[in-house]
Amino acid sequence: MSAQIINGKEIVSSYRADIKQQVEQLKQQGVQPGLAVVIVGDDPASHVYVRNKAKACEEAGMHSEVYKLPEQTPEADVLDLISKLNGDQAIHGILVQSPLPGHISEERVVEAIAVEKDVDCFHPVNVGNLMIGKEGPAPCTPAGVIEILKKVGVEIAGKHAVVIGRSNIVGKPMAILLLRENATVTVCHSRTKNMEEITRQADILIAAVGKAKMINRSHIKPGAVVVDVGINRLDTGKLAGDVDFDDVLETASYVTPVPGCVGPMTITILLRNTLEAAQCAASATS
Ligand SMILES: NC(=O)C1=CN([C@@H]2O[C@H](COP(=O)(O)OP(=O)(O)OC[C@H]3O[C@@H](n4cnc5c(N)ncnc54)[C@H](OP(=O)(O)O)[C@@H]3O)[C@@H](O)[C@H]2O)C=CC1
Ligand SMILES: Nc1nc(=O)c2c([nH]1)NC[C@@H]1CN(c3ccc(C(=O)N[C@@H](CCC(=O)O)C(=O)O)cc3)C=[N+]21
Repeated sequence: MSAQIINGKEIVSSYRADIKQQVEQLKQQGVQPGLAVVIVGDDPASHVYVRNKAKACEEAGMHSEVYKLPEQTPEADVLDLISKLNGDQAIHGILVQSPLPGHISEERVVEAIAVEKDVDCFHPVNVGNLMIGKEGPAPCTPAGVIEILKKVGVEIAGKHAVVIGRSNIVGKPMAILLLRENATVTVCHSRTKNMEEITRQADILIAAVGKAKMINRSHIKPGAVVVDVGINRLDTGKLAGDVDFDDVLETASYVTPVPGCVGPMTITILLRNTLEAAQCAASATS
């Protein structure tokens, strides 16, 4: 058996075409969705992601603003900028790229973002709503993974899904969304013992660890669906996921490539969240 490689480009382009059409409709009502991305410091990888986000916005017909602040920017200045963006009617979504420099509190920054403009779903109110199943923005990467599974036709309900990683940005919200889809969910992390024994029970395995090619055929059962969230830059300059792609090809039933699947889908959900925030703002004023 050879795994089917999930065609992220195809999935992403059909979603983005749909988003673009909805943006066009909203513009006809006089509202152009707008996203502000704030980046502090000069981490080269973060700059690539921010550029990709701004480009995707423009391609979808949205307005985008990027605020590049120097590494030494005081926290108070970042908070002032957020406060200004909170009050700016042209902006419906605000994303502050993480990580932030050590002298700035991620918590204070995230809590300063207006709940209705939090397109990352990082604000505690939105995280709480997610937890209890109330409506709200979707966490971009985990929601992108669910969309990919659905698009490919992978059944989630009743399946054993194993998530490796428990960060607030990927692992934890991923587990919640899988639970919402009625999977039986196990979360592994750096203190998990005998991890292979657990991952080998997975019908659906989601790797979000941040360790290049750590997951190989010994971690998966034949026929498992393997989703690779990891984005790791190798010394050669190339990107690699957390999954040893070539090694699992013969064992998995489906596998997502890195680059070209979860990353671009993350940005697609960000666009969708920004569009929905703009639709909400438009219906509140009409
Ligand atoms: N495609 C996309 O859009 C995105 C991709 N990413 C990528 O996903 C990966 C994970 O990101 P993120 O969640 O932010 O990373 P974090 O570093 O915040 O979290 C990593 C998680 O992996 C766990 N872990 C570390 N080592 C092991 C191990 N040996 N065995 C089992 N678990 C382990 C950690 O456990 P513990 O909690 O015990 O420390 C932690 O929960 C990265 O490669 C990142 O670049 C991230 C965001 C978006
Ligand atoms: N507030 C905040 N929200 C985030 O959503 C957020 C963040 N901070 N900090 C960093 C992580 C990482 N992340 C990625 C998004 C897209 C790609 C992406 O498009 N990747 C391309 C390749 C890009 C490249 O060439 O480097 C791909 O996988 O095909 C990658 C990573 C969002 N994050």
